[in-house]
Amino acid sequence: MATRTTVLKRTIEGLYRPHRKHEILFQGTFQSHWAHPDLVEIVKQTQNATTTSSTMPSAPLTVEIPDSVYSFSAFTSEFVKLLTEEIANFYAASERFDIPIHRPNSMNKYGVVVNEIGLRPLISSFQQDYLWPISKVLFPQEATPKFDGHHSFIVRYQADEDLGLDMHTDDSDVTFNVCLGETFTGSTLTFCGEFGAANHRQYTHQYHHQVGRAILHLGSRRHGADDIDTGRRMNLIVWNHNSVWRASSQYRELKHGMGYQREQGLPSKVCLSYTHDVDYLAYHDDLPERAKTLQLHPWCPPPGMEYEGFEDQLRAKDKKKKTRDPVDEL
Ligand SMILES: O=C(O)CCC(=O)C(=O)O
Ligand SMILES: [Fe+2]
Repeated sequence: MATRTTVLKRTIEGLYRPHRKHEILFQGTFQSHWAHPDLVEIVKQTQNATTTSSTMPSAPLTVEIPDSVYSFSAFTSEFVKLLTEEIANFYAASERFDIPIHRPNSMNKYGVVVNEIGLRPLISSFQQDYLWPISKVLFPQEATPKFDGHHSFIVRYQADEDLGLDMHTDDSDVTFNVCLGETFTGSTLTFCGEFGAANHRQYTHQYHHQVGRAILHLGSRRHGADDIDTGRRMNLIVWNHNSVWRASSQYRELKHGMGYQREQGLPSKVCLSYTHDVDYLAYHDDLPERAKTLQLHPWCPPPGMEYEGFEDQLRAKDKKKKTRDPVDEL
């Protein structure tokens, strides 16, 4: 029978254990001096807050857009340095000692699931002491009574790897996304509407990442990472989960499309998803190269929820295609 040690060794965490760089990150406590003073102040404000807007945390919390995407300075440069060094060390160890890397999701080929390398307790500590107190005030429905799980991972973009991320929603109740570096241009994050709302595919905001600064938003918010122009960007993402909310009938109804609203009008071009949207090619000449090998199952907008003029858009596209095809073949 396998002993605990041999089982551990076979996990990514076990394989990486002998090669760790900063043991302090693996002790399970997010130390208070790693939190940016602005974050400490926001958490303090939430302790007296109720869920009415007059008692919501104010500065140094920034409301990025009127409807619920918030940003704030999250980590000190000391913590950013510790974490980025650990991640770089893991990538190097993975290559040198053949430690497998599980990618965070099907859309990201170069990230790493930090929970699997032994950092789950650290993130849980940060979640309980910082993310939950803020989220329960900003997003009471999704964060009450508590967060009891998370999927936490690194995303990475650079010229010869993933350039960006298609428009999507997260399998998360509340998403925390903090930039860890490095130097880059482009790579903004574009926000559109809430899943199932009439404005689901209407542009609302473009966020510019800054190292150490985070955003907090509902997982059900449509967003996508715009292509990076130069350099490399690395972010830590925490998908916070609340099992009580997920077991509720309200959550299930939302997930199953009950209350899904008819789209209010033509979608914003920047909000279209090549993975999810049936009308993507009505607005773009082609799929991006990276999407051409994917098995896509577009579903949006669902039948009956299309905006006025949807069929005309698809027909106009088909007509354009017919006149263009012979030229393409030259
Ligand atoms: O690159 C980013 O800032 C966002 C990544 C993201 O939305 C995701 O991984 O779900
Ligand atoms: Fe996301």
